[in-house]
Amino acid sequence: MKSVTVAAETPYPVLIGNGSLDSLEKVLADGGGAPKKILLITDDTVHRLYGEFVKERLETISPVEVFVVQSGEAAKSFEQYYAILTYALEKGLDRKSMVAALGGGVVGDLAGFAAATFMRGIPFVQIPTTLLAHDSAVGGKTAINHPKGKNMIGAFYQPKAVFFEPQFLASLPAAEMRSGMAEVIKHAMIADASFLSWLKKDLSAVMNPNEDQLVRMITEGIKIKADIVSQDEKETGVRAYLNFGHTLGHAIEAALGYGRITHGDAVAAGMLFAVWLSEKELGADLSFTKLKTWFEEIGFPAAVPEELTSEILMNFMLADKKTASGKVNMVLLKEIGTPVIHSYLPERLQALLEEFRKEEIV
Ligand SMILES: NC(=O)c1ccc[n+]([C@@H]2O[C@H](COP(=O)([O-])OP(=O)(O)OC[C@H]3O[C@@H](n4cnc5c(N)ncnc54)[C@H](O)[C@@H]3O)[C@@H](O)[C@H]2O)c1
Ligand SMILES: O=C(O)C(=O)C[C@@H](O)[C@H](O)[C@H](O)COP(=O)(O)O
Ligand SMILES: [Zn+2]
Repeated sequence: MKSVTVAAETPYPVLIGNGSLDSLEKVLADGGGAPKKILLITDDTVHRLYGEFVKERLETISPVEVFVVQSGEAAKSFEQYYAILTYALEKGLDRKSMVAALGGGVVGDLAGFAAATFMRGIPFVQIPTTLLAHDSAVGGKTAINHPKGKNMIGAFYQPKAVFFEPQFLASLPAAEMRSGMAEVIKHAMIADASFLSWLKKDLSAVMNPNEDQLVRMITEGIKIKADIVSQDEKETGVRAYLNFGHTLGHAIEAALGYGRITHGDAVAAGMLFAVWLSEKELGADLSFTKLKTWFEEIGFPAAVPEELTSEILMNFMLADKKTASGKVNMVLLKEIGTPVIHSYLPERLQALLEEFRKEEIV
């Protein structure tokens, strides 16, 4: 079993390994005892696969109520959020109760936001089931989407603990594995050149990792994220680096309609744009062309979706949470492991996006 501590205002453990859930009772005892009731929130796919297994474990601690959302990004909505709160009230959850999020980033973000706001905040734990959730389950960003932008309604609200069972990833479809790989690559690119070299060394490890390789990716990624969150829990500074690739990525997701592209595929396109900008604007040497070829081999979409105009994308980028004083703040790289923030007037960024997209199709 591996363990990483997130040194947030109230520190908490991230346990990685099959059987991590067996520590639930001890972790809860250390944090003040068993809850009166547990609300297990999951999606229909994960419920079918692992719902009973996890419910049985939780029931050894406290009575469990289950709320199942439809799988997919559309569940990060005000309607689902409200339905969870109604259900929690109907089932008699109170301040001594706890939420358990079982699923990928969608369930984690939604359940976390419900926990953050139910009776002004009740404890929650994350039980991630996607590779991507090595990122989303850690760090306490919880949110739902708005048609005008990704994660626009939310709260910083840390879980009490994260229990990562790599065995759950065995059933993950290839496209979802690839989506999570984008965040693994993001963590390597912003913080650790040797981790990135290891990822690049063996395409089969990235395309079809075995359990040891997966545990290494998850653990390294979580260590990088935990270190950054520990320095800047509420994103007043360095935490913004975790947004590498997201300014354009989120714009693509929102402009296409939530769920039309995976988060990771959209972020991969955003990272390529950020790397291209880093070379052009900062003179960084990041081997853009080789990186693009590697991304294509992995299966990330080769280009920004053609049907979206740069103007539409620019309008969504302008709504990004990092925007300040009318300037869009992009995370660029001086070199691998050295992110910086670079500010753009919208007209200039739109022109650069146009140029990038023209080069993409040559
Ligand atoms: N809070 C954060 O810091 C943070 C970080 C990164 C991403 N996110 C958010 O996370 C979301 C994306 O998360 P995701 O990629 O996990 O998507 P997801 O939660 O939608 O899961 C992807 C798909 O895989 C299915 N699935 C989940 N686990 C499975 C398993 N073990 N076996 C088979 N199928 C399984 C789900 O039902 C779903 O259809 C986005 O909304 C993104 O904005 C948040
Ligand atoms: O934890 C963070 O900080 C991140 O930026 C991680 C991202 O991978 C994640 O997608 C996050 O939800 C984006 O945050 P947002 O503030 O841009 O909505
Ligand atoms: Zn992300």
